[in-house]
Amino acid sequence: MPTSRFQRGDSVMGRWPGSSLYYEVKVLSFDGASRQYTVVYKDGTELELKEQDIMNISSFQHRSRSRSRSPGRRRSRSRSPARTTRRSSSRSAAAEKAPPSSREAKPKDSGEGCLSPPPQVNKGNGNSSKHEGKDNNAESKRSEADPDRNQTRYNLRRRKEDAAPEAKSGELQQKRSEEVPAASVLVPLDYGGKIGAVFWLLFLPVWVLLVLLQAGLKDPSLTNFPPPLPPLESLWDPHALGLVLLWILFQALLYILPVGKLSDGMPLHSGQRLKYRTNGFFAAAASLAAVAAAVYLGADLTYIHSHFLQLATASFLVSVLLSVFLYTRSRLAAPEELAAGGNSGNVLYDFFKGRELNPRLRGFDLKFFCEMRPGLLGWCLINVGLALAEMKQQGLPAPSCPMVLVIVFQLLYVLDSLWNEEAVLTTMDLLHEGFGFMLAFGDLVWVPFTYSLQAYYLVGHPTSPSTPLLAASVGLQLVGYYIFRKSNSEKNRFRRDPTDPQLAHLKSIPTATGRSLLVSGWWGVVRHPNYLGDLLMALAWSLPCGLSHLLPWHYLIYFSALLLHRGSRITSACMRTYGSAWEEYCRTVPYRIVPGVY
Ligand SMILES: NC(=O)c1ccc[n+]([C@@H]2O[C@H](COP(=O)([O-])OP(=O)(O)OC[C@H]3O[C@@H](n4cnc5c(N)ncnc54)[C@H](OP(=O)(O)O)[C@@H]3O)[C@@H](O)[C@H]2O)c1
Ligand SMILES: CC(C)CCC[C@@H](C)[C@H]1CC[C@H]2C3=C(CC[C@]12C)[C@@]1(C)CC[C@H](O)C(C)(C)[C@@H]1CC3
Repeated sequence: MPTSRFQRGDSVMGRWPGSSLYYEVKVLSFDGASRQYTVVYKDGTELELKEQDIMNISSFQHRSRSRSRSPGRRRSRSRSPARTTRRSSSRSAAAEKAPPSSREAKPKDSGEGCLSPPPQVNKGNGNSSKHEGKDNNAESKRSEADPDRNQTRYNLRRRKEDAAPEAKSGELQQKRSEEVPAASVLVPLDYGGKIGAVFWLLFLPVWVLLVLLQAGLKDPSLTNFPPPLPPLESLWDPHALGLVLLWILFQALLYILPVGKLSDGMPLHSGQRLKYRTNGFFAAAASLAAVAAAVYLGADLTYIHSHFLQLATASFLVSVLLSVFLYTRSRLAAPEELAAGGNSGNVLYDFFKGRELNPRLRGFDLKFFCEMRPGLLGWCLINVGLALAEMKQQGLPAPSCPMVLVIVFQLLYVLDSLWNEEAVLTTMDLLHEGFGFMLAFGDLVWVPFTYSLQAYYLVGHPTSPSTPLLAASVGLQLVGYYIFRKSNSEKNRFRRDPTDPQLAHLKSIPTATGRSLLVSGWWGVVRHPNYLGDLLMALAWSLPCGLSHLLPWHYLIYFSALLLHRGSRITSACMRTYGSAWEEYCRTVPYRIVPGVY
């Protein structure tokens, strides 16, 4: 190999085709004409790589630190991702259970085997496969018949002695769980970076205050924005804080009760699977009983309306204290416990975005609890209080028709989340997001106090929507809910058990991580079918409030922006993780949310 940078036998880092992940490989030969190296992975997989996909090991070593503190989180050298690529059929459970994506990895603390180099972050393209919207099951079957077929997609050659039979998949899975370290992918800063984080930290609380004050105006037209600010001390009410704390503690008590199912989370990059108590529906029923008992004993739920700002302020204080606690404890966490992108080194950015992936107090999962319980159930309780306030304020014998529609639709949404609580364990926040101010504030303040804006608006602004408008609202809610539930459940089921017979009709694309991507069914219509359903429901919640003001449309506007942003974050993250397989998915399913439009 006269003109090659590396010699036969050299240990180097080779980029996995189509991704930004680098694995340690040994050089076998160099072809000067094509300028390609033939390299071998530690597990014996041989692969031809372009010269530019080979890097010196020393460029990685400055980031190869590990200070694991628990054996379950230890790292060691990786095998090649081809371990799972061999599993050409997307129906392979073992492959599907392979360690989760590189997005859970952290910069600066990578293990030795699978890394992302400093200069090439997010350039996961390269060898994109030729597959374009073909029948993947057929493809998978052909691959099984001809083992080289799938491999040639990635230009793979496997040593005969290493071709472990599929029957060993359980053993293989176990080994992978123990041995594969997280990939270290440098995640670009999000939300406008460091300046953006400062902006959001200040803007979000102020925005909630302004919007709530605006909703309390007799005429909440845009021309009256911003509303006059009340004296700051009027926002503080220790009684309101006591009630907020009582509610959160009551929810925490319900969460820890040994009632209901213990569900498995998705495998962490250590291979470990956390357990989650998914007794959300029980918590909803117990909360209903407790609130009914309180009302029976004389509690006046219209207090929620008359002290809306004070309750929101108290929740805000709790969310700030919680965020400070989360940030402080994350400083003591092992690097393995941090979320990708949660360790930028900038205090404010990390405080905002959240550092630790799964902060737990003993078995109590703070992120899961906050996302699913006090805020969501608090939102329903607030809605009930607002419906009673509407009756009181407008002298009605029963809540108005728009109010009934809004609170029934939203109650259905929340109860559905709690009934299907396990499905939340395969969503982006649970899988990849650190728990910091953004989620703490989002869960405890933003969700209960801005998602109830339609009901809050209706208390002081009676509307009489036409029957067709109300009918459209009901139709949108039903269609939206159907799409939302079916698509979320389909993905959750597939991620949990890709061999599930109920999914046998679905096609999927295998990826180098071992997990596959659904490419038919709901996930073959658009790339975010669950967002489509969610957005239709959001529309249904605003329509009954009429078109006179923007306020009841606040949720739809914010939510559209949030989902567009989330969609693009998922795209970049999946591009980093799945590389050419994701590109293939995007080619096969070109539309993101609305078929034929976007
Ligand atoms: N009401 C609200 O305020 C609100 C706010 C945000 C979200 N939501 C709702 O929450 C739900 C979850 O949303 P999310 O943002 O977490 O997104 P999601 O679509 O549930 O999760 C995204 C993840 O799904 C996996 N995935 C993507 N495409 C796939 C495919 N074709 N086959 C298999 N797996 C695939 C990927 O993870 P892996 O490959 O790593 O498994 C991806 O990172 C949605 O219904 C959304 O509408 C509601
Ligand atoms: C502007 C910021 C404060 C944004 C904060 C974002 C959070 C409010 C959301 C991020 C993920 C969201 C989410 C739900 C609620 C809102 C978020 C926490 C969710 C619990 C709503 C019910 C759904 O059925 C769901 C369980 C799928 C959903 C999960 C994601």
